[in-house]
Amino acid sequence: MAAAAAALRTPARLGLDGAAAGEQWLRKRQRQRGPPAPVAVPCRWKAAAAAVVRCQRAAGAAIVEKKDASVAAAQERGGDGGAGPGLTVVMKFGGSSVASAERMREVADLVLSFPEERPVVVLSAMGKTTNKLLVAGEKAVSCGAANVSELDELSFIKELHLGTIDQLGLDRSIVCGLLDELEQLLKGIAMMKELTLRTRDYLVSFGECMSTRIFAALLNKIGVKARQYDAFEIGFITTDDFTNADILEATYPAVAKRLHGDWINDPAIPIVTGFLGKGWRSGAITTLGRGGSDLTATTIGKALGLREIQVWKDVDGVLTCDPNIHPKAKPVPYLTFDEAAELAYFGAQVLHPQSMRPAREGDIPVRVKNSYNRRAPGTLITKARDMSESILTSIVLKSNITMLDIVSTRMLGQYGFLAKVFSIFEDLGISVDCVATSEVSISLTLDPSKLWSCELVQQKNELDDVIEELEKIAVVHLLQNRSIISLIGNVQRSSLILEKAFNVLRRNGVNVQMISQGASKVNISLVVHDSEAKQCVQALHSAFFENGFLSEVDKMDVLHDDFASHSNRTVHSH
Ligand SMILES: Nc1ncnc2c1ncn2[C@@H]1O[C@H](COP(=O)(O)OP(=O)(O)O)[C@@H](O)[C@H]1O
Ligand SMILES: N[C@@H](CC(=O)OP(=O)(O)O)C(=O)O
Repeated sequence: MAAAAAALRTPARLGLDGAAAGEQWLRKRQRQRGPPAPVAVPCRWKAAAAAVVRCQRAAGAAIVEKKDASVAAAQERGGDGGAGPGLTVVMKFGGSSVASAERMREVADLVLSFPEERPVVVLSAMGKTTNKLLVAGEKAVSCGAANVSELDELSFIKELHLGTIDQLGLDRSIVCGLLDELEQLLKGIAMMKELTLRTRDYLVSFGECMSTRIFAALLNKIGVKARQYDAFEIGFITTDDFTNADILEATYPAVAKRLHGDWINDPAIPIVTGFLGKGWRSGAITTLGRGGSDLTATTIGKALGLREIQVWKDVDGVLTCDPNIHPKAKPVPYLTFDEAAELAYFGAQVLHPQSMRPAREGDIPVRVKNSYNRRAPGTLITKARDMSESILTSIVLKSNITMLDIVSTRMLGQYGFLAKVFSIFEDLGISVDCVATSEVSISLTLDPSKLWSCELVQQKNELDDVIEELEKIAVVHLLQNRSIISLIGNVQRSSLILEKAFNVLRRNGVNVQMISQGASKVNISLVVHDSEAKQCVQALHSAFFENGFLSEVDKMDVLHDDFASHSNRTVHSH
């Protein structure tokens, strides 16, 4: 431990003087004002001060004893609930947060502006690297091995990463090996004229492997000890569902053991690749589905029993709707895990659909923040929140949905019919989003993200199989180009939400083709035609969030309560 502390006190560039100055300043400041506040640290000492604070804590100087059982349990797993010498928070930065050298510097500064924290950092690939890798892979299938080196996407990826390294004054060798391996892989794809899902995952893994190496090197260069980890090497064990793998339970103890063990032996900020895992049967690299770094972060949060999970994005938190659909979208200050999960599942790109699960299981708050606007309060997601005033929280749009109307030919009884329909989907491994049933018919929508992997094997074939099977027991209508508009909110107030929503839709001449209210009690879904969907979301947003409707409802509620208590009194007096 003493050796580790010494290593932290003599950072590469700041040297002993910088660290000593930082320590002196920190002591003086603590005498004057108590514990350090993030924004008040003078720039030139910030790194040194942060290193010193970490060093002091690593040496056990700032351990606060807590006898609370949950904290003790968390410590056992490696975290400390903010009390002991372990790691305290996860900070996940998405691709847009680390898109360039300037952004990497900014994020390093942001991490160090919380000297009271001992973070695990999770990073996505830089900018649009994942998309570029996928396009490079698709092109490699048909471009011929000799032409791989000339692929625009490969040149872009090389320039982005090497350029970033040069601008940050780092050593190119940190990614050269990976870039060579990437080119070899693309040549392999070109030779085989085939891009399997398994290869696809190996291909996209280069993005996170490079961004984390660059960021760890940057922190080490500015004098803050950091250690890079590939998630697939430290216990992220998943199913072998390439491109959409699920985290397996064994991941939690394995990751806790590795990250906590390393931290205790030799404290250094862990910088972990988001999005990636290792298939438990195949041993090959897997990915957790697009946007999967959020899930990496919440998994680490639960594994280590950390105090908080922070996901830093390019927006001021979870917004009332997608800002690309409606620029007047505004931040939602509080959400429950259920609301956030529903929102993500029904298409809000801001969070990975599965990412709330570990946070909910570990009861660890998730904070969604803006790395471009640190002062914005963001969104705090917790197990429960005060719903008394809540009506509608957010509107989510999922487009390009396929809807099936299935009407029984009455060959089977009602129970048999429903069971048969769902067993067909189960057999074909296709997941269903929304369902509405009557005695002899079912309308349902299919989840396009689950069909994502089918793009390569032609989505159409898969649907043809479904229809062929269903037609043995029903008349089937396939309706494509539909959208699900999900109204996430307090479904205890569903009559109010539906009344308002249908008024708006009627005024806009929109015909709703299906309605479904989830058992989770936070979501009402409406299916409309794709061509009307965007305009519907805008109209609904303006009705619910922009015209004082919610505060009007509050007033109406007061009147209603007054009326109810008055009529109760009247009844009693009779
Ligand atoms: N309801 C919503 N709230 C916030 N952002 C949303 C919402 N719906 C869609 N988005 C989009 O999600 C983006 C952030 O998610 P993502 O790109 O995955 O972030 P990152 O890559 O930084 O993790 C925003 O830039 C915004 O365009
Ligand atoms: N890089 C991966 C994983 C990820 O989570 O990215 P982001 O955090 O930028 O959404 C993707 O693009 O899907």
